[in-house]
Amino acid sequence: MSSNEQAKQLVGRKAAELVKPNMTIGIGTGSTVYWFILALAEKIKNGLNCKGVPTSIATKNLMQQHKIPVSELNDVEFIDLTIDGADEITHQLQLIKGGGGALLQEKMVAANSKQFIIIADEHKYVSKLGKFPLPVEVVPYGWKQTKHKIEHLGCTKVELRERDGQIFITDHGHYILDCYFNQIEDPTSLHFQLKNIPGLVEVGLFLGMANGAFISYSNGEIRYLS
Ligand SMILES: O=C[C@H](O)[C@H](O)[C@H](O)COP(=O)(O)O
Repeated sequence: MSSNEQAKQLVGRKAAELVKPNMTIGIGTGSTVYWFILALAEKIKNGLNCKGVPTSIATKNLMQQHKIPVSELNDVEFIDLTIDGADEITHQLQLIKGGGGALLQEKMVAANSKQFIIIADEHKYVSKLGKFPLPVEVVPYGWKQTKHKIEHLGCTKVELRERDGQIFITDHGHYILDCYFNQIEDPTSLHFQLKNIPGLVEVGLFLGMANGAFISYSNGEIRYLS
């Protein structure tokens, strides 16, 4: 296993320590959360009682595979704690998410959680957001017009996401536009402007949502940001 993968595993295990009996847990998506799912499955196997609300079909499948009880957002009153990864995170806990295309459901689950904690390796920790292209989820109808409107907000490039030569379709039937800003000087203002575009469903900027973050380093160290 590479040292980066070990860093992801460490932080996934660390997050599983936060799960207490009878909690409802929001479960994020991606290669870092994968390790959290394994650690949580181990705790459940050893007798812990809890249930999880998945943030994607991929996560739901993994949960079922590892015998973690699944609930849907509509079936719970609230979520005690959500653990999720990020593509970029700043010291102010501003995030870019959606590299895996799950941003819409991830944001809805996070918004209904009492606590939202991020797990990430050191490569995700940045001083300013924007080097990672910002994922934006859009309605397929008229997506080219939506793309033009985003380009007017100062992007150097906007790309329709594809996978294996086909347009990538999200779990909710939408497209993803990856927006290259290079550096996002004012994430709050950009978020507001993007959310005003008709046809745009959700933005991969998560601002003022995370309560804390575990950042893991390849030397085995874990730092907590809050
Ligand atoms: O849509 C995907 C999510 O926002 C992921 O949490 C994010 O892309 C980070 O994933 P990973 O842990 O695989 O880098």
